[in-house]
Amino acid sequence: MNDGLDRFRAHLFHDERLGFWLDTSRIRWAADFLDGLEPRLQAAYEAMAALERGAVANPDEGRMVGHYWLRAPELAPDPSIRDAITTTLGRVLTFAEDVHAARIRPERASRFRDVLLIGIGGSALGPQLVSAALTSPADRMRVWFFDNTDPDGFDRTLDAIGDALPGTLAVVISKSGGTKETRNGMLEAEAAYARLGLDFAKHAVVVTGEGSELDKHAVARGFLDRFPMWDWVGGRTSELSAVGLLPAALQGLDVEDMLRGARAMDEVTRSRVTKRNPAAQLAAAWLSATGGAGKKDMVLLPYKDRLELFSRYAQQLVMESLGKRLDRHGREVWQGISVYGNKGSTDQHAYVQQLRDGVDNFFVTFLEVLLDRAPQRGDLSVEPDVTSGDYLSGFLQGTRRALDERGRASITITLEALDATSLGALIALYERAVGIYAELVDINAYHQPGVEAGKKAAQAVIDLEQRVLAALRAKAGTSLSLAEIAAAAGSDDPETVFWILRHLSANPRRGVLRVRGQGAAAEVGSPLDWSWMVAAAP
Ligand SMILES: O=P(O)(O)OC[C@H]1O[C@](O)(CO)[C@@H](O)[C@@H]1O
Repeated sequence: MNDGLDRFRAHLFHDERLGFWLDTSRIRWAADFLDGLEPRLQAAYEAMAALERGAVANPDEGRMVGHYWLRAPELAPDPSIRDAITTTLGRVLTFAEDVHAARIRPERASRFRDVLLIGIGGSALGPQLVSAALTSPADRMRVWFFDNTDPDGFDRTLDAIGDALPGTLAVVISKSGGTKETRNGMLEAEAAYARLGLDFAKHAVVVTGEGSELDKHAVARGFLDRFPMWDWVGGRTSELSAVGLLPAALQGLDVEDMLRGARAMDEVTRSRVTKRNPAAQLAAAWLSATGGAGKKDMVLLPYKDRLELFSRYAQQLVMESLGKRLDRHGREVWQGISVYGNKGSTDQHAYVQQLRDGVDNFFVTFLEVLLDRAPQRGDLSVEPDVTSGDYLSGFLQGTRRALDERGRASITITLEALDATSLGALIALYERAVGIYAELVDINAYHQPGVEAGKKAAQAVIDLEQRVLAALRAKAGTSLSLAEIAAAAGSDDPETVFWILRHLSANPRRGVLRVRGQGAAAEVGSPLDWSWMVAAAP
């Protein structure tokens, strides 16, 4: 028992000003692990300092990595960057005030009451996390999301917005300005406004890189406003740029508090004294738990409904940053840490069974918020002198203990309260822990070469579909084999042609073409042997 207490004491970090605790006592550190790691940690601190001074920390893309400057512009290496950060923050705040005060108004409705954010990945996950975590009855606007290219998803969101669309401000966010899912979302939104006889441009702003395709579109169409995204901010670390600040300010959240929280966490996590640096301790705990080679998954369990999206947010931050084939010397390392999770205690009734009794391929991070609910809501007793919040805390502690008894590692992060300041601090903590971890395993955390392969392959499918459609149109009214269609489309990839045909047959091009595969697999051996009827669609 005392052993446990000593361990707890030795590995419990607390910062009073941040209202923040980090407990790594249940990570099952080897006795000399941290001492042995210290030289590498010192090198990581130096690398992080160089990065903050403006080193090109993302050499593959020739970019600086400046998300820390967003909350401390005075650290930016260049006056023009400092100025861009402060000017943009001012513009974001003024724009939100003008929208709230109906000085900026929609075409027909009396004022904007809703926001439709169109973005994906780093251009949506942070805003989604923040919006859900900090929403309250005091919100100035409701925020909706298009974060995919799922037509049914668009329809579902538009149905939910319903009659409020004329008073909805579309915020289109894409750093590159060329992401297809986001482009499609924007076109779908444009069409929805047009169906009501409204001009999308009078209801839209963009956050994007200057001169991007999206930026040019916004200029050409005369959007209400444009906010910048800079090449020195990565998508997954862009929550505290206009990407996250604009939607949050429109919702009515205190974005300056968010920046203050992140800034305060940065100050603490710049420490080169490992015992006083929670981001370093977190990174070291990940290294200890995963063997520095992704051998265990990171299960994120916030015991707070408002933080339910934290695992999705951290999933991109951790996996897109750390999931790398090559290290910085070009050696094959296949790095990464898998991240999943939802929320406690809900997950206790789902997969926690396996965490305790099944395969030991994970470490848990519990996230706890001490303040159960807003004090003005009272504290109902569900049993004599026992509240729902006591149960929430009890379940967290119980699961932590039950896992520990089985030798399963866990970390616990405790926030005194969940508000804009502590959420900003939490985001900053994870950003720096990822940066330090990447230094420890010697990879570039700031590029994402892997996602390009999927994007290129998707574009190749779209291009092939065009050729398939042209071939089908030329043969309307006939029945063709897969091989014939592939040959007519000039493709030596019948498998992809089959996927295209199967999708087309479920979604006929109205008034143009109907494609139907025929023949039961039992008769012809395989659906790949179907004949495809090509007919003009009704
Ligand atoms: O903001 P953008 O350029 O639309 O990119 C969205 C997301 O796509 C990615 O580039 C990956 O494909 C992410 O890194 C990024 O957050």
